[in-house]
Amino acid sequence: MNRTETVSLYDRLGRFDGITRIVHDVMENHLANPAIRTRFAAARDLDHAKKMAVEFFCAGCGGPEAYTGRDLVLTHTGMNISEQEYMAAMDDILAALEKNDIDPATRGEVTAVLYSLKGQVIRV
Ligand code: HEM
Repeated sequence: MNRTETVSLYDRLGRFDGITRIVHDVMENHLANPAIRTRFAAARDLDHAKKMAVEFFCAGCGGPEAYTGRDLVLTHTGMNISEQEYMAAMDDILAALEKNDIDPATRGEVTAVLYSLKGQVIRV
């Protein structure tokens, strides 16, 4: 039986608790990443942004949580995020997934989902 085909993405990421740990690590990586750290250091309320990112992730991969945050385009409008910054953020997310022992196939699925959202965050 192929585990990646039968267990939901939400389960493979460790449900709410696992996703919360991953998002926490992603934010730590962002704040240490010279390519994008000023973006997050300047954010109005990082704890709120993290909470919203957890909800977004959970809801987006099949969990029961509802996303109560702002629309993605609206959130990133006016930031003028570049392709390079987008790639830097993706690297941080992949590193956090590896740190949390998420298997390569699942890491690939998350990457594909995030890539599909690229147009909603870059240069909006
Ligand atoms: C597909 C990629 C991305 C997704 C899914 C995403 C998702 C989100 C979500 C859900 C929030 C919280 C919205 C809310 O507070 O209601 C957020 C906030 C934020 N994002 Fe993104 N994001 C992405 C890429 C990026 C990139 C590449 C950057 C910059 C390098 C970035 C910078 C920010 C900042 C600075 C905030 C906090 C805004 C504030 O509250 O002041 N995001 N993002």
